[in-house]
Amino acid sequence: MPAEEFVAGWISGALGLVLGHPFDTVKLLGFFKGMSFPIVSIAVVNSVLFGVYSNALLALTATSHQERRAQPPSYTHVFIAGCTGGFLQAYCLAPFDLIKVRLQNQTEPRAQPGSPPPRYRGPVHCAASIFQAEGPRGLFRGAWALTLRDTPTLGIYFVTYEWLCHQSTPDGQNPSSATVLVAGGFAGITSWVTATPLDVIKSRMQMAGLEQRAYRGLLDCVVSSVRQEGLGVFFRGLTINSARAFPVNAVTFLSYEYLLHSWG
Ligand SMILES: CN(C)C(=N)NCCC[C@H](N)C(=O)O
Repeated sequence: MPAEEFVAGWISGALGLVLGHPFDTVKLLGFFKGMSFPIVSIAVVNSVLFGVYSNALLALTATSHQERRAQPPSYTHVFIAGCTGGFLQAYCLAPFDLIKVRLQNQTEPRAQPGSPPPRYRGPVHCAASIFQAEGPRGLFRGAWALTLRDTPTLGIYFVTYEWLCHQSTPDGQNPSSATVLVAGGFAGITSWVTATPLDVIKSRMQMAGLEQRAYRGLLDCVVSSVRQEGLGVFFRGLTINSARAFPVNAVTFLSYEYLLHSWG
């Protein structure tokens, strides 16, 4: 199994998250301000996504990353490989994402004197507390919603990227850096626009353990959210998700392509 795609995915994920971090902290005002936790989590998850995607395409089309410009895979193969990467990354992401959502949703204690101390002191304390209170399965709360969110949307992500590169690149040539930036940025936006409804549901399910609010499952969460707040609930965070997605994914794809090209 070629490993360079995993390494390139790790580095490009780390670069993307540096750009995305200010958006992440604004998105849910709160406690989650450091960089070390996202570096180990998002970058590792991006490594799984790009590594699995590229190796799934290799299995489906028998072409390596370098051969794919001359022999482009079909969009069906790109979609299947993207969904495979999305499915596996969702499972790796689940505990990290849960910790992130829990930390981000804590009210800022230092802002209001006299208010109670935060429930979680940081990522490790948060993981240990969830483990103690809810058991190992507690760390995978919302994993189903995450899998449903990421499997099709990462298929869409890679299809959008490949399609946009193909539209503006002569056959057999590598896309220019400008094309990669624009295609990567729009791939990010398309994937987040389609992912936002399930992103909302996933975050609610992840918070349920903390807020003592019980959902009987994903469908129950969807139905009770719509009943209480209307259909608009599915579009919460759409603007910030999209604004974040363009620069993050433009840089992620540019650095990924650049690294694989230079390792050649
Ligand atoms: C759930 N969705 C839509 C995605 N994971 N899309 C791929 C983008 C990955 C990138 N690290 C980012 O955070 O934008």
